[in-house]
Amino acid sequence: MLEISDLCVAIGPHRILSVEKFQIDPGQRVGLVGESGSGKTMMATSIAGLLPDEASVQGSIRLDGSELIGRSDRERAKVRGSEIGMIFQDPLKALNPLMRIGRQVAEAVRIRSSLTRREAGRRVLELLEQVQLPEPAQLARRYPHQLSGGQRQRAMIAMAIARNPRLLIADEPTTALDVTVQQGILELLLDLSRQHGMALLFITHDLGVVRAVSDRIAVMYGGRLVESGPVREVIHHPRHRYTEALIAASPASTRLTEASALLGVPFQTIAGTVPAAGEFPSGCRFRNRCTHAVEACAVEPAATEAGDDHLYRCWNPAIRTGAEAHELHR
Ligand SMILES: Nc1ncnc2c1ncn2[C@@H]1O[C@H](COP(=O)(O)OP(=O)(O)OP(=O)(O)O)[C@@H](O)[C@H]1O
Repeated sequence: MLEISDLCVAIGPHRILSVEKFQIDPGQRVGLVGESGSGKTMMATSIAGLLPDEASVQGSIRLDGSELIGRSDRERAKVRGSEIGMIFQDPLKALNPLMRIGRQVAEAVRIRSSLTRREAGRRVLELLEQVQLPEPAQLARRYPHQLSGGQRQRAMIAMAIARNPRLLIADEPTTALDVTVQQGILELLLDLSRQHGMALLFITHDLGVVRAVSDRIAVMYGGRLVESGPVREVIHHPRHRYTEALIAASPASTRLTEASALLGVPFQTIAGTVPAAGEFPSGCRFRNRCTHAVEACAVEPAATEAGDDHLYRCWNPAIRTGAEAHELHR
């Protein structure tokens, strides 16, 4: 669906992005990772046609075979509304603080559409419901500052999917949110992608997030796309030293996500009293599947004290990779 070849973006004399080959198939979810300044946002804005005016671009970005490079701003905006949606890290910056949420979503709905005001109003409520915002009719009348961070991001997602794009680019959409809210947004994006066959380009620093939402990983380093491939393949056989370092540095929660993907069971978040180290938590749904892990059960986050009342996650600290988890559970 999206095919990039020999893309080169420069600002003044500085080449800031160089991508030999990259593609996204219909409905595919790709996680784009890389350290700060590695060019992830430049890659996203190149695809969305939102590069700064001073940028010079060479190469090719094709959407369904049709070339996007060289098209006018107006034509790119058209593609952006209907074929490619985009959400950003900070929804407060992207939303108009003086306009009610419903009106902002309605604007996204009505761009180049023949819907009447009433039809657009119905579609707004439908979208707010689709992104699982509570009491859509009331929420539509609120201003952005009257919503929580997670609700604002959901409103942004509603705007981005208003015209059923085939590709949604999410540039660190959960970085500014706390962990429990992050989880909800990730689940929503996954659901929307699955339900509508919408491809997802998900930009993040967090390998755990990539593993949770993506089929493929693409790794950026120093403005270059250094490797890409199916999640498992890249994690188990990284070819670039930066990818290796990224995997080694990923926290236990990331390994947990990988292990659960391999085992075909989600890691479990349990509400209750955190057990002492070595104790198997009561109420674990996977108890019978984790006999080997019982001895070494630990909890996350590590800061949580045994005996505390918390949300916690089970994990065996002896397991360092998904392959080890698989071996242990066989
Ligand atoms: N408008 C601009 N003018 C000049 N250079 C820019 C501009 N925007 C970005 N850059 C440079 O391009 C490079 C890539 O930036 P980019 O924002 O794509 O990185 P990133 O991987 O998204 O980083 P982060 O994770 O911190 O958001 C950086 O070296 C940055 O300084």
